[in-house]
Amino acid sequence: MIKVTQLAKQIPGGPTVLSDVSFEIQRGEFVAIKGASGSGKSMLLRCLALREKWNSGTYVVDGISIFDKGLAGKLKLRREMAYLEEKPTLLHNRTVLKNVLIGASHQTPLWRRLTGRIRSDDHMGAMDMIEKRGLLDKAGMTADKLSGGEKQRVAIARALVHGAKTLLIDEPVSGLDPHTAEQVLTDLKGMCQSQGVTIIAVIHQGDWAERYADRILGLNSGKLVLDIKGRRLTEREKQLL
Ligand SMILES: Nc1ncnc2c1ncn2[C@@H]1O[C@H](COP(=O)(O)OP(=O)(O)OP(=O)(O)O)[C@@H](O)[C@H]1O
Repeated sequence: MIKVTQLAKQIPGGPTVLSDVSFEIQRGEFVAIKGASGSGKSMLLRCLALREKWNSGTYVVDGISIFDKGLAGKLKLRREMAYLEEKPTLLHNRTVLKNVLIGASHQTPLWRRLTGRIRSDDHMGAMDMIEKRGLLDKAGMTADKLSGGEKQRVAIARALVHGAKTLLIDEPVSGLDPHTAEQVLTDLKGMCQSQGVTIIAVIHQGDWAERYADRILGLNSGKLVLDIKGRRLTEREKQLL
């Protein structure tokens, strides 16, 4: 479904941060990217999310090369492959529900957006997504009162309401307490298994990737040094990263 071949990225006038990166990812897989600080994890995610241009290599999604997609195709792809930064951008003085509904606005006629009248389908869809993220009791709360993990989950709900089929998430559990991290990862894994959502997440710290991911991609100095099933890494594999 996602096929990357020999991807290379050089910062203009600067270092090469990704080189010869090749892998394939199937729909519904939960893939974790591991690697030391500066190894190129975020850059790879940003390239996959079409937030960064790369210098060479091919990138094919559902059998179609990114280069063969027109502007409309690329915009659709950016909606279907949602990029979630480490600290999600939410409207702090708006409720959880409103923040999630923003994701549905591309399907909402302009007059409804201007008058603020929400379609009952959109409302129910958003509430359903909020409930699935375990945030039903917070739906009416403003985003500034949420914890880091709750904000992540609102951003995930918003992306799914927006029609995302793939989530590209930078550090979904960094800074979370173990209990919340487990909740977030269990939720993500459930999405892959029950809804076929594909997840590619930078998860470097601890053994979260080993415990939750179907696959682990490992980067070292911009090179792919590991591509294995999700399992406990051997000492030799740890040393590669
Ligand atoms: N705009 C830029 N200009 C110069 N160097 C950059 C730029 N963006 C990224 N880099 C460099 O590219 C390398 C990879 O960066 P990236 O953010 O992908 O690392 P990372 O593996 O995500 O690190 P961390 O775990 O610390 O977030 C780093 O050495 C970084 O300094």
